[in-house]
Amino acid sequence: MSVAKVVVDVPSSQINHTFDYKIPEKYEALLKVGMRVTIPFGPRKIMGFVIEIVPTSDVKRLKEIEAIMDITPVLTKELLQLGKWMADQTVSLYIQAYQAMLPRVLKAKYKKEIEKLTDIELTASLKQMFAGRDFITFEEFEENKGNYAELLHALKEGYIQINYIVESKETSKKALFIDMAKEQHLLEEAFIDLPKNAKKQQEVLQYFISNPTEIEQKKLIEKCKTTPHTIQLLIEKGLLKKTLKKVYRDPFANTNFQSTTALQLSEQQRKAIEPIWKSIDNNYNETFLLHGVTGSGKTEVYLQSIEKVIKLGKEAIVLVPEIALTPQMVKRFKGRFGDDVAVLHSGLSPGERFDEWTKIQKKEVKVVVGARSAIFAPFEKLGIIIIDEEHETSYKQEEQPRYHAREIAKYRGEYHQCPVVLGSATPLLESFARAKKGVYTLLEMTSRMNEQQMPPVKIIDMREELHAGNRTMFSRELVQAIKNRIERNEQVVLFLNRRGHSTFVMCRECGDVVKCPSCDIALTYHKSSYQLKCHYCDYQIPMIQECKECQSKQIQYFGTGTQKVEESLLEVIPEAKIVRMDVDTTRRKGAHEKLLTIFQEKRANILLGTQMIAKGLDFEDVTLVGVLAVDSMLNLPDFRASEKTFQLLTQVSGRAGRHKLPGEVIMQTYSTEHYAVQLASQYNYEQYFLHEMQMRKSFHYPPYYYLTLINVSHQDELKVQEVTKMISRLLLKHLSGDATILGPTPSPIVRINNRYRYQCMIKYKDEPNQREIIRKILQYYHDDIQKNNLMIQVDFEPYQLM
Ligand SMILES: Nc1ncnc2c1ncn2[C@@H]1O[C@H](COP(=O)(O)OP(=O)(O)OP(=O)(O)O)[C@@H](O)[C@H]1O
Ligand SMILES: [Zn+2]
Ligand SMILES: [Zn+2]
Repeated sequence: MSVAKVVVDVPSSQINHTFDYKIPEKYEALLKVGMRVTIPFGPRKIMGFVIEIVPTSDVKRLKEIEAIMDITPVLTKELLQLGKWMADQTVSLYIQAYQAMLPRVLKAKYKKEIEKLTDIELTASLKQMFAGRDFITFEEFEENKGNYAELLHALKEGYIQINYIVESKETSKKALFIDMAKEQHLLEEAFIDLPKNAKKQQEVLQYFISNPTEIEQKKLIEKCKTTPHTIQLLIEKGLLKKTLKKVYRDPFANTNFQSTTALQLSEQQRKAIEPIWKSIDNNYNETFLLHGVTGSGKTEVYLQSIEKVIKLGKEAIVLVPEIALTPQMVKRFKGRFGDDVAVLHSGLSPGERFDEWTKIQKKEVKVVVGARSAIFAPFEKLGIIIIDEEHETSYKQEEQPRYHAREIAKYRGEYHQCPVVLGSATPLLESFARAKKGVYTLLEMTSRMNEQQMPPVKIIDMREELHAGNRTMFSRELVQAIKNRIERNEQVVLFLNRRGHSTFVMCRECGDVVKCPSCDIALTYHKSSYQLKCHYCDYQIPMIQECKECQSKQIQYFGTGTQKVEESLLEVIPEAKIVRMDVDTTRRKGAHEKLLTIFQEKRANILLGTQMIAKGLDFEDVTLVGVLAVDSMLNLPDFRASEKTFQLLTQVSGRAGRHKLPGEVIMQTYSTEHYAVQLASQYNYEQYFLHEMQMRKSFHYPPYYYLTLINVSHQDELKVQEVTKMISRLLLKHLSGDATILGPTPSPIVRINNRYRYQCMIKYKDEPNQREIIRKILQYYHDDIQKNNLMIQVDFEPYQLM
């Protein structure tokens, strides 16, 4: 007898362990760890992951596994082990951890199909099963009582393969296709018979005469600059016909990836890459921090590191922030490694994602380029893991399991004994501190590839603009600079911070922002109670009427959308052609790419956008970058506000003057003297690092202290307050005396979807028992969570403090 230990798909902390199931004899040879099975659980049949196979069980009356869902494991041994570790680290359930590692469609229904790859070697019974066909469904195999051992053998030998067919709604899109209804020479005859003035119909017909194949109606309209009406007329004449067909979308189908070869490395690139090569060659796990200014050629270092890995027969994972995963970025990898590259990002439909994932699982590719979850790519011979823009907060998952891709990368790097490369022009403070301490190996690239200076930055004081009578959001200098660029046929990038969820108040006369005396965090304006509140501790004061520094009554709260900026800009510069990129204009699939193409082809001279345009873009004629309101980043209620501002300013500035033309940057702010603004304008990362570390030290923030954020929510505000208070009390009682508990306090967004939100935060240096205590607290509230809609979220080392 064999017994499978199974993690079952029940989201409850009381079920968070494995259950034993007997493996039916027919599955004995086939079932492997890492496969999913269906099992009876209480009255239901549910899904589970097989974690371990053992000879016996202590359980008296074992139930049997009902069916297997996979024929090849979906999780490798490494990933099974990693999932367990990840669940423990993030205080999540095992089932959540495993599901987070797999493409979403694997949760949905799909069909398994067996494909015959050769005729000769198959056993008689398998041959009979196929009965001359190339494909049979797995169900058919099961129904006809196929022999699993034979199947497995054929699979191992490569005589057959298993295909997973996903038919979710999202994957199948229908499109109208137009084709000829008659033979070519008949169309030619019809062409002559068309009335002389039917020019449009002639054009369409002419198209088919020279291209006698079916074409999507949309494309036909584009190609012939025609209308559906014209096509309809030809259909009515019986010359053309239309059909509705299913198409699978490939986001890069129309992109031609020109192949590239390795560039001659510059001196500084060579210096940076050699230690990485050494670590690859020696099979040695080491974490590198590649600190290279924007445009210094980090990507080429990545590419040539990967090249080495591939030569050794190994595989590579490259993580890129979601918003930087543009066709431009993909092109650089596909251009170098062609079909060896799989791309994983949320812009793909679930079906496409699954296809890319399958390529990795089947080892048909050697490189995966993707956003956060690509870190779980089921490679088994990893040779390098690269995280580009390592400071980006999107590498942290903001739902259970709240993992950070960097930590997963380190785990896998150690497992495979391969290097992990973290790259950035503005490394996260924690990372640079680790590099300074020698935990990471620091690699530096300090100059740009084009040997140009970084573009000079001018800081414009918006208080002076106001005093000079300019009440618009554009300084006179910026307007002039934009006009110059338009005249010279050069291009401009205008950056506006994504509108924060909360609003801070600022004096427009002197720029003073009201802050919490003990947290150094901007207070948030609460409209309903007319108060200013600190979202770390519970400090609060009534909304101010006048500035305490200069007594001015010009008090404003901040937050302007990009659409409003676009309108105002057109009032000031009517000749501007603006491409606006924000959440609204890029919601539709492919919109992102389309807008960038417009800008690329110089059909617009200004690219106006939010965070989305700060990264990775590389346009030859961009010579001016303008940052509209530095202050809205600087004053988010987040202890990282200054760091994030510095990073963003550096990133955006890096978009100018990347090629031959020199660039210039203009930053508008009310806080001209703030160190993040000043030092970003000088591109002085090192100095910024030292200054910020001082601040963190005095206010007890990371990396000197760690944080854990606990967020409680429920429809009943009283209940939320009571639970949060209780949790704070329990933590205080059980944690060591060195830990501080901040709160309870309302969260920055107090109510979402009619649920009230309160939080408390642990600040600590070393609390080895923390996770255990928190697990117990969650256990204590188990019934409330299961039956009463209470939510308790725990975030270790949080990045989002909203
Ligand atoms: N060895 C090289 N020889 C010639 N050109 C190079 C070399 N390395 C990089 N480049 C070119 O220099 C430019 C900047 O490089 P790249 O975009 O890789 O920099 P980066 O450090 O990744 O920048 P960012 O952080 O701003 O994205 C690119 O156009 C790239 O093709
Ligand atoms: Zn003032
Ligand atoms: Zn405070």
